[in-house]
Amino acid sequence: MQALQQLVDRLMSLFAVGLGFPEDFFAEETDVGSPENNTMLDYTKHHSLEGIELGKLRQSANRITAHTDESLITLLLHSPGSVGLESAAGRDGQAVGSEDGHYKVDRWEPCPSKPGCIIVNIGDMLQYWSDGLLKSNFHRVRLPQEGEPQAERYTIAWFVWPRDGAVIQGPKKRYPPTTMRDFMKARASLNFLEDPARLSICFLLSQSHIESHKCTPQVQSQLSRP
Ligand SMILES: O=C(O)CCC(=O)C(=O)O
Ligand SMILES: [Fe+2]
Repeated sequence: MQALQQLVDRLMSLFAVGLGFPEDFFAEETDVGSPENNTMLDYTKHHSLEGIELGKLRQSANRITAHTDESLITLLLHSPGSVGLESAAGRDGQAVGSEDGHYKVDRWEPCPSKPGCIIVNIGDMLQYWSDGLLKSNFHRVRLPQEGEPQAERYTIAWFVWPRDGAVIQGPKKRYPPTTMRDFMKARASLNFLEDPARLSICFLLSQSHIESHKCTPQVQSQLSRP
């Protein structure tokens, strides 16, 4: 876990420099040693679909429906052979309110997991903090198709969040300053659901085929060990 945090520190310092902030700008905001820290480890098991007849659902239903992450960035680690993660372009200005609160994705790109690789998503808070320059990308996990592995799929997601008191505003001040909590309140209504008719199916699948465990306190105690 220390290694993950080192990677986060490196990535965030590169983003800081690229945006025109001091190199250590995000270091205090994302310090997992701080009691105000909100970074979270999320372990998810997608149950095996072997022997389950899903028919046409394979084409349309998802293991995780399309969304953007609220985080600054998210690091995704997958079990070998995981399939289904797909990404789409981010939504411009979404974090401060889109035209109608919805967004239609018309092209999904597969993001196959490769041995030894970590996938990094940009989240809504970094989009806001970068004046909309870095776009939080939509992503989803679709069901495995025929011929793809139907076995369990495991994901470890390291959601990097700023600390409680962080004031979020980009270097160009394109959006007004906000706190993490106010940002989350404003954002709550914005994550979209691709297709309401499909949603109930996705939801049922999610409920019965996913176990998720979030563990902030454990992570923090792990990290504070010498
Ligand atoms: O399981 C995955 O690959 C994606 C997980 C994800 O998007 C999330 O937990 O927010
Ligand atoms: Fe996500």
